Amino acid sequence: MRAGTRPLAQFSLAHDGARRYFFISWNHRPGIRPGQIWRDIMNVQNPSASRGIAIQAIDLVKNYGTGSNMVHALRGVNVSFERGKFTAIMGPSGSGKSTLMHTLAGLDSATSGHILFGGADLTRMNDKQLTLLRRHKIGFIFQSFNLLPVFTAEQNILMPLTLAGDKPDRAWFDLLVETLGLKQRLNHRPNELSGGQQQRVAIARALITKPKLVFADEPTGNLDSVSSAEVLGFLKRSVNELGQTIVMVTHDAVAASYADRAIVFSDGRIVADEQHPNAEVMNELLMAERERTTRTTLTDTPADQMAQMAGVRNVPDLPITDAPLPPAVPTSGCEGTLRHARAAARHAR
Ligand SMILES: Nc1ncnc2c1ncn2[C@@H]1O[C@H](COP(=O)(O)OP(=O)(O)OP(=O)(O)O)[C@@H](O)[C@H]1O
Repeated sequence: MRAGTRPLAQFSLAHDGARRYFFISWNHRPGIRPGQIWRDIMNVQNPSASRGIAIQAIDLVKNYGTGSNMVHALRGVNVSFERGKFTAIMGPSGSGKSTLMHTLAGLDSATSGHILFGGADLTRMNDKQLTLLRRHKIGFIFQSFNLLPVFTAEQNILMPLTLAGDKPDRAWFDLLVETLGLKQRLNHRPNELSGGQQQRVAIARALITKPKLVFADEPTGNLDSVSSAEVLGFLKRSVNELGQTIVMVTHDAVAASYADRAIVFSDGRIVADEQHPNAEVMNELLMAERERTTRTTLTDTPADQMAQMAGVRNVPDLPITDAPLPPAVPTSGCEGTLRHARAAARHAR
């Protein structure tokens, strides 16, 4: 057949007993981007397979420490993440976002509750089962990329398969590399790549095993706005065109606006759940939550601690309590700071 008469694409069907796969082999023509064939090559061909729940947390509790030092990182969280959706998790620092993600991924154990994934309860799995699950079914993308410096981009991408002793699916590898724009960078080591390129390598590494679920922990935290947009665009495409399920922790409302849904955490609980989030709404929700958290912290803080926070010197010697200040307060050298402390204590009430 002459090159000019080759069909644009050739179709084939295969099945592995459990699922049917539909392939398109693409005959390259100038002007047609390889990204256009993503959805055609993806394994999720049965539309019902892309629906349903990917992972679900039921009454999930995670405490760190014991006694008076105990931190309640997750206070009975109930949440499910839909298959084929991109979900962002936001919330003030220390609200429990990373704990939720690490517990869902089996990286950290739950204090109580259940995590249902693929028909199994993760909280009942032993270490070996959890390792296998993370190796084959869950992908991770980290803020700091976590690439191995002595290996090339290609070796880093293939690392999960190398560790598992599995052979790479070369067609899938080529497609990822092509679509993520890494073809010319495969022999470079991480220190020879830009931040955006390193994160794209990390995304390819997370997707190479075709995991059912990908967790991304602030994947754009170390990137400039242009590289961030590029990386978020790829994540969105992997959801829309590959049927991937992504759960991403982010502090950035613009990053969250790429997601189909955003949940807001505060003090170990979900306080908002937005479909089709936009940056403005998410910023407002976060501001309100930060303000509420600050107010709660201040209100719960005794006046003497407030005085300390306000910078009063020699606090133990000063009669600063929740009660009104007595008239005979030593004033020399600390009048200004005492006024400051009094105002802070009033504010706390
Ligand atoms: N290993 C640990 N030991 C003790 N406390 C911990 C541990 N890991 C997390 N915490 C505490 O649990 C709470 C939730 O932490 P987590 O890291 O989940 O918050 P986060 O919302 O992800 O915060 P950030 O946005 O700052 O990363 C915090 O009070 C934190 O100090």
